[in-house]
Amino acid sequence: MEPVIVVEHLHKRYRNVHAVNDVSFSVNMGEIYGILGPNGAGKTTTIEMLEGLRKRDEGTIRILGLDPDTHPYELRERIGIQFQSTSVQERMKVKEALQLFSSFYRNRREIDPIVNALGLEPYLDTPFGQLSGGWKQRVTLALATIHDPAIVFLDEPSAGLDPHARRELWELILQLRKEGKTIVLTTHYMEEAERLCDRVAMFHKGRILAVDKPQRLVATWGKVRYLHVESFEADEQRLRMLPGVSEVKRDGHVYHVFARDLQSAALHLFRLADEEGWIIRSFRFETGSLEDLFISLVKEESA
Ligand SMILES: Nc1ncnc2c1ncn2[C@@H]1O[C@H](COP(=O)(O)OP(=O)(O)OP(=O)(O)O)[C@@H](O)[C@H]1O
Repeated sequence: MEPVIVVEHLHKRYRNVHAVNDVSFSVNMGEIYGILGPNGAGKTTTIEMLEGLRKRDEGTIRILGLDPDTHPYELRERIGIQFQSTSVQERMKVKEALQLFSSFYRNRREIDPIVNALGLEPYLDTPFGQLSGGWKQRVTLALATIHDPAIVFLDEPSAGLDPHARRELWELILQLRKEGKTIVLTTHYMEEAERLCDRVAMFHKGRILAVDKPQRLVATWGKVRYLHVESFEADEQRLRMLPGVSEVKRDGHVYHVFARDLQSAALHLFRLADEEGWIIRSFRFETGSLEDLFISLVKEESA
């Protein structure tokens, strides 16, 4: 696959903070690439260097083959940046904001298709400041994509949104990918990364700990592995005594059975349930979430 973003040995220091420390990665055309990490990990600094908004100290960046520091004007036409909602004037009507932003670009498009795609029609005459958080995010997404850019950068796109608005925003981001755009987003919501991203780079203290597809990261690095078992009849002590079981956690009639060899533990568990007449109401193999993995990677790095 063709990379549209290539970053090599990127560094950025602020006084005594090494905010971005030897970061290298590439993003392929048409993918949703997540930059994931806790507060202060260096996500915003990295994305803003890619956007050409901050100067790097060292390293190379190529966006569609161009260096954002030396070709800012060419790149401005081809990338879209979702700015924080505070960057739009409160009293400006949605239609006015769309018209204004559209006038910044050579590739001026009609605003109607984007209004339809994002369902903004009922709010065109509403002042930006009167919109809810979810609608403000829709408008800033429209402003970022009004010139039909090839690459869209989203910094914490769903911060502060309620779960419903967040899910709606995810659908819109997936729609952008369907249209063939490449999307780079920062997030500290693991669920967002799992649902949206084709690949994620896990940032911690200015470095990348791992890069891969979310599911593959969990499968390769995940340490949290247990059987999820739901049964009214099951007995915690008997579960603990099954061969190979290292730990059992109980929450009501739900048990998490930890074992190195989950398949063998499952076999013993079903035999025991059959002998004892326990009814298993639900059962699944749990290999942990991206969040579990992230916590364990951070612990490992600190150690
Ligand atoms: N302009 C600046 N001057 C000094 N230090 C800065 C500046 N911007 C960021 N930093 C520091 O650099 C480090 C990385 O910050 P950055 O904002 O890139 O992280 P982040 O992962 O985006 O975190 P958040 O999710 O909190 O925005 C932090 O320690 C931060 O305090």
